[in-house]
Amino acid sequence: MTLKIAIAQMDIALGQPEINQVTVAQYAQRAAAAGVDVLVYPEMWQTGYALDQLPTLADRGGASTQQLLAQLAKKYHLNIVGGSVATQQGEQFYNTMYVVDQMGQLVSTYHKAHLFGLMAEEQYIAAGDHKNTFELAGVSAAGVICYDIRFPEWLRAMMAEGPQQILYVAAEWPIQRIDQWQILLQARAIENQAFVVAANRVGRDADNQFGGRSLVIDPLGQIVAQARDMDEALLVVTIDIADEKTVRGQIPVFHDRRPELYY
Ligand SMILES: O=C(O)CCC(=O)C(=O)O
Repeated sequence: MTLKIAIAQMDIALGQPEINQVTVAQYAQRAAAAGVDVLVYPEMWQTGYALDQLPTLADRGGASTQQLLAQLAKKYHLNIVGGSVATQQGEQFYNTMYVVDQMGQLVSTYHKAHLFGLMAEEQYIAAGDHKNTFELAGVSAAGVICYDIRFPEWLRAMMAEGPQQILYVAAEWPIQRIDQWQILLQARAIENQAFVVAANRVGRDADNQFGGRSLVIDPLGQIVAQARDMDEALLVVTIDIADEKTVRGQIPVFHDRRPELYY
């Protein structure tokens, strides 16, 4: 089974959701023109890391984000991994990923579990504590956000539930650690014997230059497609999900795990 995937390696206007909504819609239009099945957006695409403005900028209940993603999904017949946006749920703010299918149905909601102290994220945002596994375009998958990829045990807990065939990642990853980004993602692909589809933003805010280098990696850790560092891009690639079954058949790591030893 093949799947045509696109990553929106976009710039994000800090604290300006109206501008970013237009950008997101433009990427959806381009992905549709390319005949894409699944489109993936980066982390915090509505606002960037405008954390001190969350009381005015965060999407209450995530309603407007869900509505926009559903509209784009239906209009362009796209399954969408909606990166993440700042949401307000009751009194708390979260860094939230929504996934919608091409009918516009909400498939999954995930709040980032590991908050990034270097950007003071935990001072503004509450951590999620639920896994994020779902089926999209007929393929079992998991989704995580940025710093989460440094916690292989968290990803493994999700990937072992299926095991899942694709790991989607949404990020705002700075350029100075962009080689770590790539190595971590290749390791997550190899150890979970899954495709990794990872969207990173470009552009800058007051503190960071973001690196791009969005990646699609196969279950052997080989790079199938890579966007350039620092430049905006729509990265489009077709993957063959059958590849992943072949890899799992050769080295049965999910079968050979000894979870009773680990904790
Ligand atoms: O782990 C890193 O180096 C970057 C993480 C990050 O920027 C984030 O979680 O927003």
